[in-house]
Amino acid sequence: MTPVISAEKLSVSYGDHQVLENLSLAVEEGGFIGILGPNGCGKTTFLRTLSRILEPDAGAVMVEGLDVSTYDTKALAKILGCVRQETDVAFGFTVREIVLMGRHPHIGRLAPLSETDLAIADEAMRTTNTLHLADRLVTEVSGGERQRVLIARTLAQQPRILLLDEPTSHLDINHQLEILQLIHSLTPKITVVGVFHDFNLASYFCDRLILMNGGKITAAGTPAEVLTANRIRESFQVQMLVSLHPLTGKPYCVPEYETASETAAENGVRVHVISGGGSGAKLFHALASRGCRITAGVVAINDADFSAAAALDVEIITEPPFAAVSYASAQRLREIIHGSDAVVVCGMPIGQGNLANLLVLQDADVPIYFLGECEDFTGGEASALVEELCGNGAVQVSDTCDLIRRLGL
Ligand SMILES: Nc1ncnc2c1ncn2[C@@H]1O[C@H](COP(=O)(O)OP(=O)(O)OP(=O)(O)O)[C@@H](O)[C@H]1O
Repeated sequence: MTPVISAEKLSVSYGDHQVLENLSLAVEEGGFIGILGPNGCGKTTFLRTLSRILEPDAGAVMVEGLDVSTYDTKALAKILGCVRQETDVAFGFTVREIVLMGRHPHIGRLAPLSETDLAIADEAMRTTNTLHLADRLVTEVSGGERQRVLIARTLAQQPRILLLDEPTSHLDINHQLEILQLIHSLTPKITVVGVFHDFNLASYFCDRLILMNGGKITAAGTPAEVLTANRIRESFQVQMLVSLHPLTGKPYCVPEYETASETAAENGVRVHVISGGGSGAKLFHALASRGCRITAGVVAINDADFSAAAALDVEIITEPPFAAVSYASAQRLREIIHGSDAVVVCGMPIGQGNLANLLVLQDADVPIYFLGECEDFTGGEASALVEELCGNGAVQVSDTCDLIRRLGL
């Protein structure tokens, strides 16, 4: 298939400062391509070169099979629409006038606007939720509203290729989703290339992603191929947790957030944490940032608390998913608890899954804390054991701060 827009060995500079170097990309018709990359890596420069605002030092941009430099301005504007990063509009035009400017490529120089032009502009305002602003001065609407107006202007242009430079940077989350949903719905009738800073929006809406760094493309492919923790770390120097979104199956990324654990001075306090399903994550961070020596488990190796503890280099006693606690793990738990200053069991009520861990605590000679908001026992063996342990001096604590205080940290 012939690409609808392509960059062929593009090199672009501002004066002596070379920004893009030998960059090639072919975009197939109907796709939604997202460009990601750290600040200053050349994303905007690339988009501006694709839309002919900048002229390359070397290489070419091809639009629908022709060199972009050969198009006359109106012909190109009928094919290619661009929503730029800057949302400043110099003069006091009304929102409707701004959106109608998108019709210019379609009308003669002195020809009046037709009913069709007005209807197309109204439709563009309706779809971007700006019709109610039509008679307001564009200088007197909010940054987010102006961004939607500029998207409406480009939609009124009815391009076949849409280039978007951070199209939702000024929008609240509701409008971000609304606008991206709208742009997505335009594909595959039109082809979209957009610069994103939000990995998760790019992952959800784009078919393919391009990762740029230092004026080059360093990765290209599906969101799952491009958004890996290693690639993100290499490009952005940030450690991300990349998982599959539970509802969409697409990759989503959250920063791992550094705790002060790496720099915290060791305080000599050894705390063992028994938890599961994410109930221990907040405590791991609180203890690590105070310099405690933490151990954890027994926990299944696919458990959220396993990942949380592993990220902090905590020693974890593990079992395979759904496996019973083995004799060896129970023994190790006994040894660790014996050398600990305190044991914290997270998450109330304690489920049956932690029964084996609780049984080990029965003969432990160490302060035991049950951490959790809910103090109800739900019945069953685990609850009976919790009650028994509390009868023998274990303490229930409702929140992490309170626990930290009680541990003297
Ligand atoms: N008009 C200009 N004149 C000179 N240098 C420029 C100009 N515009 C951008 N640059 C430089 O070119 C490089 C790439 O800038 P560009 O705006 O393309 O990056 P970007 O990846 O879009 O960044 P951001 O994520 O911050 O928007 C940067 O070093 C920037 O300082």
